[in-house]
Amino acid sequence: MPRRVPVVLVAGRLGAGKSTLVNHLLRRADGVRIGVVVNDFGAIGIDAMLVAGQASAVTSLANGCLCCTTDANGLAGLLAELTAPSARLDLVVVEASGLAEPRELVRLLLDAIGGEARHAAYGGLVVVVDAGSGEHDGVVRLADLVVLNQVDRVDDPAPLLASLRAVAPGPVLPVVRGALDPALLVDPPARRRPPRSGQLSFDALLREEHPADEHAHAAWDSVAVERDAPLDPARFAAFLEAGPAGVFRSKGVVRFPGAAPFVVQTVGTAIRVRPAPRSVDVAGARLVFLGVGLDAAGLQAAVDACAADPAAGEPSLLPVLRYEESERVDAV
Ligand SMILES: Nc1nc2c(ncn2[C@@H]2O[C@H](COP(=O)(O)OP(=O)(O)OP(=O)(O)O)[C@@H](O)[C@H]2O)c(=O)[nH]1
Repeated sequence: MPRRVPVVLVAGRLGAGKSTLVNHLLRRADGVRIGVVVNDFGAIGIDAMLVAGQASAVTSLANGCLCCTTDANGLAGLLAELTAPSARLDLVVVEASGLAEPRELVRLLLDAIGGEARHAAYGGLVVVVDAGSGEHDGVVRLADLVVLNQVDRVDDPAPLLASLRAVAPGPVLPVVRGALDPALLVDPPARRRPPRSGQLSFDALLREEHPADEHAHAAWDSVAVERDAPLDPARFAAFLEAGPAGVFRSKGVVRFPGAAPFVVQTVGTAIRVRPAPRSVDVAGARLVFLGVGLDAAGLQAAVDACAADPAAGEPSLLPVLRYEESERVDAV
């Protein structure tokens, strides 16, 4: 099965708390092997990093994570190295400060994924906002996830939260000291292992509802949706493209009339589809949505509304197949 490593971009104004958030991810890695790309090690303040060996361009940390420095020119090559199977990382986090503007950074990442970093996947643009500043800028309109940090510095974060939620296309998560749970960004390895039968079961997907970082998890939700009849490809693609409210990422298995099941994964409005392994079967859809303030009944109703019309024959798969990822990573 193709194995792609999500690359998450972390952006935000000076002092918003990007390095604090990255440090938190490293401290709470809990078996998730994270590769961090920064401009210089100083910015990340290697406190939690338990550095093994001498700092160089790539520093191995005692918890299996890696810390690397580069500039924008070296980013694609470094991402190719970090996401290669030999690096055995689960997640790569790029801290934007000084590397490039967020929009430019997203473009660099997508170019790298389409080019030399063939094992990388788009993991989302996370924009950190300092609640203490009382303001935000246009970058939040690009964010797949807004982390409203430093909420301890304000009496009432509600007005800023409301104004962010009005403009941000994805969820907004209020936190203190960058306390973002890595499980929101990537599946924890222990729970990602296939069950003994070797099948990707719905139970396996659901087990991810209970990540280790329970405190941080209190801030976000996972919602499972099931449907026992096939979906219409055009309706389902339109549902994913619209970006269901509050959802940061989703994954699951879906069947369309007359076709074998597909595995579907989304981050923001970035959609990836591939044929499901032969061992996986589903009558309709089994999906898990991860995000903030999710409406479980609303998500179930929205998936139900994607039902295929049995009288309409076999619909074209094109609306879904245009998101099919290449299989070239299978070769490794
Ligand atoms: N009170 C409070 N302080 C915080 C919080 N998060 C970060 N800080 C402090 O805010 C300052 C800036 O945090 P950083 O993580 O360095 O911010 P940054 O976005 O990486 O900054 P640059 O790299 O300079 O752009 C540091 O002194 C942090 O200790 C928080 O939630 N609450």
